[in-house]
Amino acid sequence: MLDQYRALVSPTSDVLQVLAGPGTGKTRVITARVAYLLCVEHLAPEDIIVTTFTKKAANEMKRRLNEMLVDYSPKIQLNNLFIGTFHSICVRILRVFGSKIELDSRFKIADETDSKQLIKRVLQDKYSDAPGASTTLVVKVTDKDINEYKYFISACKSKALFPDEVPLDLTDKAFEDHIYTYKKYQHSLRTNNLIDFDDCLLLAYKLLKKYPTCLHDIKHVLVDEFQDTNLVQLELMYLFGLNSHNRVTVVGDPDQSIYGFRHAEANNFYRMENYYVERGAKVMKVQLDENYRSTSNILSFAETVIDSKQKSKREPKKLKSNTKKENLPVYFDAYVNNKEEARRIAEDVRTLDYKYSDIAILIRSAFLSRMIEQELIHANIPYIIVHGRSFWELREVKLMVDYLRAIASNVDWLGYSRSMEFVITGLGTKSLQSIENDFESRRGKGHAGNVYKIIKSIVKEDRKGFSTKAREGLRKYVKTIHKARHILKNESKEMPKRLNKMFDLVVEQSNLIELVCSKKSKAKSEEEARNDITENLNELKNQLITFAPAEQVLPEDTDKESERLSEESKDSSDILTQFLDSIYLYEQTHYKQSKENDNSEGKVTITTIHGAKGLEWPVVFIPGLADGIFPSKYVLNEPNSKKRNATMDEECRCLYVATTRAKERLYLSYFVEAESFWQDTEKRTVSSLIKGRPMKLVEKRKHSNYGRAVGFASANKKAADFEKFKSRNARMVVQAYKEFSHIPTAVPVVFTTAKKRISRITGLNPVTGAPLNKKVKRKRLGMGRPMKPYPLGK
Ligand SMILES: Nc1ncnc2c1ncn2[C@@H]1O[C@H](COP(=O)(O)OP(=O)(O)OP(=O)(O)O)[C@@H](O)[C@H]1O
Repeated sequence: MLDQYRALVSPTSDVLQVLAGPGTGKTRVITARVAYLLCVEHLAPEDIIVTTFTKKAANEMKRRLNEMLVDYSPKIQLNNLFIGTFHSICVRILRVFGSKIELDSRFKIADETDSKQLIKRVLQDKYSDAPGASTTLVVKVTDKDINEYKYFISACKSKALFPDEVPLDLTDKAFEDHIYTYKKYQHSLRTNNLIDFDDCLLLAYKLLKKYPTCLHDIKHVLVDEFQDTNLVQLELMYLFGLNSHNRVTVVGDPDQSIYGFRHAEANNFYRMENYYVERGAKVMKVQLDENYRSTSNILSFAETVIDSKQKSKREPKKLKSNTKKENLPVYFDAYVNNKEEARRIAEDVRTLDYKYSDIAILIRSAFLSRMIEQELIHANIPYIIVHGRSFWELREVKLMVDYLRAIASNVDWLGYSRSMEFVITGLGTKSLQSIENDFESRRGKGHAGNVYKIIKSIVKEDRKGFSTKAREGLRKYVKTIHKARHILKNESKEMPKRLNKMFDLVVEQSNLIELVCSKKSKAKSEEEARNDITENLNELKNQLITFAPAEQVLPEDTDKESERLSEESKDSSDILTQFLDSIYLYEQTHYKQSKENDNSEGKVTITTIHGAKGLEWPVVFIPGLADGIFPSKYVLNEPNSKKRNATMDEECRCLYVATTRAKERLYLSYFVEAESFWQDTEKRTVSSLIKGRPMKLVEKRKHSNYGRAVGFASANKKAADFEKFKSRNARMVVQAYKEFSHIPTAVPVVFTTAKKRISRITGLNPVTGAPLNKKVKRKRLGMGRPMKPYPLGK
């Protein structure tokens, strides 16, 4: 507590680094520090920049500040606080000052699909222009190529490097080729008036480096989750703080750095210290070592994992637990398969004396949720599942978003082309190409290409080269856009009503549900598919209608030209544009709820570990702790040992983050075989992240009513135990088979599994009793390809 207080009141003229472990109150300190700056140092809210890792964290901080300052007089306008993710803050800066670096303030943010489409185009042009390339054959660009170039470009941008600034190794031709692609990609973004996710930071960096006075009023900069900043974010932090004479506060924990795949650099703590010391600033460091969240058993387990498994150098931390809760052991279970694991978790959730909302299941990868969801539904337990971006990847959602982009802009060629291609029958590649050529040529003459006008003129002039069907489709398409815009402008109605009406109109006029339905997988019935699509579109509509636009204002700009531009850009900051920006800017998380009605018990949370950052629950389950899952097989199979070590360290930190979310009870588990994962018959071993020393700190649970759980005393004994389990299990299965064999079709799944198991153990055909032939035996023993379940009742 004393250390927290020291951090809170440390002189604001110094640079302050709060470097502390999980649950030590970093978020609490940074929030209180903002309140301190407002109430004691009397800074105005608009003089402070606060960066958080997610939009949710920004909202939570605002909520806590509101609570803290509720009785403070005179009332502080917290809406004016300049708070958000680095990306959202940079976009706001670019919208106002972007023209200084020749950026059209009406730019749109390119999403993943846009970026990939543009890179693909650049690569196609490059391959077909290459000497000796065929003039007739269309060059195939693979997803692997696109991803490789995309990764390279993103890596350069995260280091604040424009194409001309990437250090060129002349001996490496392949590298030159990457830089060339980067340059062309930037050009094509610009010609489409797009900036990609990384550009939000890179362009703001370019702007502020050249015109640092844009933020002349900023008097203090605070950065939360500093361990997950990359180099360009570090540079931005320096630039944000330039006019305030480096009044900067950062909080973070290097052990919780889990965004290396997005080029985050935990070393930024040291870089920042050197930077400020070189400039004569005083760097004040405060360590917090009292943990207010977890019991000491949980903390020792987490510390042992990271200390014994992480290869890179680290200062050992000794966190003291400050909770009065019973110090229960950390539990560990091993199961024969993921179904048993999920079933046991559901059983525990049901019987534990906690509200459902006190419980979280943290998974390393989203695919692990399927079995767990199934078992929770089976046990009638309400849950909420936090999906990352997967909702936004759904075909109907992407298409509707493309349509909304066309409504919001006249120049967004990618939004127009994708939505037209899908909804207009008879509009072939040639017709689309002709519209694009028109768009390109008009832009070439110095005007902004206007897709909307082009389509209107095609319809009006009955332009040749378009079939009657295509022209009719185009007519309907522009009419829908026109009507949708008209509805949005109707000021006599409230905005949510306008958005609702506009959304319904587009869905109806475009026939979107039927079109997507006709292209859905045949695995679902037509009715099921239609219901799913309707539900997803309703969810999107709900997100749009309830969207709250950012309220914070930019620090006042005295530059006359910028004032004028700011006025002009008001047009582009309408609600639809802001909503579309927000989809790409924030980790827009979509929450899927189970169908049950909510009650006072709340809902169990299922989330990925990355989605659990900064959160806490009394009870935490971490399933799937097996090699190949956590750590993933990509990490284990990485051939480059340096890269492998770095990614293994990141997996280790991931587990550290996951375990330290638990306040009172922590349950770890793994399974040997995966049921229902593709054709996966691999036998898994316990995760190397917990093998050895950390295992000594866990307690095996007794499974009196769970015959099928594998109770391993220690990781070393697991192989022998598994064999024992198999024969015990086989006996049970044989018994079950004998008892129920007269009703085979009633429970086909059980019997298919039973038959497989019996023949695996005995080497005999369970129906005829004859020895299995060599080929079948190999399959049963898991040596060949996985067997198909064979027909029952024979
Ligand atoms: N001084 C304090 N007294 C009582 N409880 C505290 C104190 N400081 C923090 N807490 C509580 O401890 C928990 C963790 O605090 P907080 O989320 O601020 O930690 P953190 O360091 O940001 O954690 P992490 O890095 O793991 O996200 C919260 O429930 C918070 O309310």
